[in-house]
Amino acid sequence: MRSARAPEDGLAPVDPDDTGSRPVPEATVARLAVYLRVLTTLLAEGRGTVSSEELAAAAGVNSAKLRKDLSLIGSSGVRGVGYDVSRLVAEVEATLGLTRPHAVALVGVGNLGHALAGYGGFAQRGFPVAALFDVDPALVGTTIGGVEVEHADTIPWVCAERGVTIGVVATPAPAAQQVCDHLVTAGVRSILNFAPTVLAVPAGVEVRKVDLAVEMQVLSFHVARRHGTVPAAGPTATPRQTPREAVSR
Ligand SMILES: NC(=O)c1ccc[n+]([C@@H]2O[C@H](COP(=O)([O-])OP(=O)(O)OC[C@H]3O[C@@H](n4cnc5c(N)ncnc54)[C@H](O)[C@@H]3O)[C@@H](O)[C@H]2O)c1
Repeated sequence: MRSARAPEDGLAPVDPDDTGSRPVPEATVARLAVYLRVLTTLLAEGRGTVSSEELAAAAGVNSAKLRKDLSLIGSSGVRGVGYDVSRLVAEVEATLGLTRPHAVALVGVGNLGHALAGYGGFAQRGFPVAALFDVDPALVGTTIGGVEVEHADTIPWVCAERGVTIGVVATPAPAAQQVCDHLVTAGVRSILNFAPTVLAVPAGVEVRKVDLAVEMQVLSFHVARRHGTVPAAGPTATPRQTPREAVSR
């Protein structure tokens, strides 16, 4: 087993099963998911084409970055016309591996897990919740969003039987590794971990950690930076001295 970590060069293969394909930077992958959300809305509204400027504005990026991201996946717009929305949706979906079905198993249906399990948006975007697990006898046998909560001991065969491809871990940290191991035994190769712990997984298994507190800390950093209360980052930055420090040195 090895510890989960991001690829050191920040690049992700276009298709995890196809190591020969051209790598796409992780940051681009994240933006592609945002472009897809906007494009899906445009498609539902019956739009045939979209300009790079409009798509970029709706996704919150600049249009040069958007054009570069899309050129990395081989998509190019027509000057004066823009991008064909349905073709671009298909190209982004293919890059994100969304052309094959994904079934999601969620483990730990407490406060967080219950909210996630009841959210219909995952199914709408191609990630139906196929299985729910917990160990609490008060929860096992109950139904959330039409899916019955089963005992976590059954993870290996239930997930294998339902073809689960993505596992979501929403248990307390001490239980997370064992839950992860059960998911891996069932053949799950993609794990989204909410528990505040680092999961060890074998090669070929991808773990993404979600930590809202980290996101808030990053926001806090940017706010502090805008207000000039933190020094500029970088090797040449010198810490600011308080008047007391300045005097005592
Ligand atoms: N990443 C984030 O931003 C974020 C935000 C909130 C909570 N969390 C984390 O998510 C996890 C869940 O938080 P919560 O508030 O829902 O906790 P909770 O206590 O309400 O729910 C945890 C659930 O996990 C179940 N559980 C315990 N051991 C289990 C096992 N071995 N197998 C299956 N289920 C098991 C419990 O019975 C309970 O229902 C915690 O680790 C918490 O720290 C992360």
